[in-house]
Amino acid sequence: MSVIRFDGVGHSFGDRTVLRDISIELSERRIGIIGSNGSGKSTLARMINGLVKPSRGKVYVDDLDVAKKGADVRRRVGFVFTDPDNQIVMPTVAEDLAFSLRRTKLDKSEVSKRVDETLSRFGLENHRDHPAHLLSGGQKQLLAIGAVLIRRPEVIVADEPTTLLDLRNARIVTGVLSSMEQQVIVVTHQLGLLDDFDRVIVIDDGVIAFDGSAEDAVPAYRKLLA
Ligand SMILES: Nc1ncnc2c1ncn2[C@@H]1O[C@H](COP(=O)(O)OP(=O)(O)OP(=O)(O)O)[C@@H](O)[C@H]1O
Repeated sequence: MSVIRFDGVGHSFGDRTVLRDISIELSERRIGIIGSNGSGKSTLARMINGLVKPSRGKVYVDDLDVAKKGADVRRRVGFVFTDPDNQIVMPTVAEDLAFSLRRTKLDKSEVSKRVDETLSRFGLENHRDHPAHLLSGGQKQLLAIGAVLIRRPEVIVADEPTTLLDLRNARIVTGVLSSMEQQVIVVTHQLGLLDDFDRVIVIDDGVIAFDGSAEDAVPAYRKLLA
C-alpha cells in the first residue's frame, strides 16, 4: 500500500480556514472520511493528488511531495468525482476509456486489451459504442471509475461516489469499490459503505475529531452531531 502523509496541513479559502493543522499517515487498504457538510473532507481528499494545494504544511505520497511532483503523484493516485459527467469527455464509452490512456506510452493493442477488460469488469461490454452521456447514472459512475482504474493507479480517492445514485446503483458502485485490490480512500455520507473499512476518519470543522475503526467511528460521528 502507498503511504500518504499529511504533515501540519492547513488550508484557507480567502479568509475562511477550512482545515487546521492536520498530521496523519494513511497506509491502510480501505479508509473512509466522514463528517458534516462543509467540514473540509473534499478539500482534504483533493490534496492527495494536488487538486487543492495546502496553504500550510505538506502532503506526501510515498515520500513524493505532492506540491512538487504532481504528475508523478497523479500517476499513482486516481481521483473519482461525485458527478461522473465531470469526468466523461469522449462521445462513446470505449473512446472515453481509451482517452484515459492517452498520456501513457502503451501501444494500441494494449490499450484495446485494457478497454475490453474494463468494459467487461463493469458490465459495459454491450455499451462499447454507446454514447457515454446516455448511460444511466450508475453506469456513468462505473464508467468514470473504470476510466480511473484503466490507468492502474495504486490508490483511488473517491469523493462521494454514490451520492447521485439510487440505492441499486449505489450498491453496485460500493461493491466495485470494496472489491478493488487497490488502496481506496472514500469520502462519503453513506455510513453503510464503511462496514468493512480498516480505518475511518471523522472531520469536524477542519480538524480530525476521530480516527479509528469503522465500528467506533460511526457512534463517534453520531455523538458529535448530537
Ligand atoms: N474552491 C473553493 N473556494 C472557496 N471556498 C471553498 C472552495 N471549496 C470549498 N470551499 C469551502 O470550504 C469548506 C469546506 O468544503 P469541503 O468541500 O472540503 O467540505 P466537505 O466536508 O467535503 O463538505 P460536503 O460534505 O458538503 O461535500 C466549505 O465551507 C466550502 O464552502
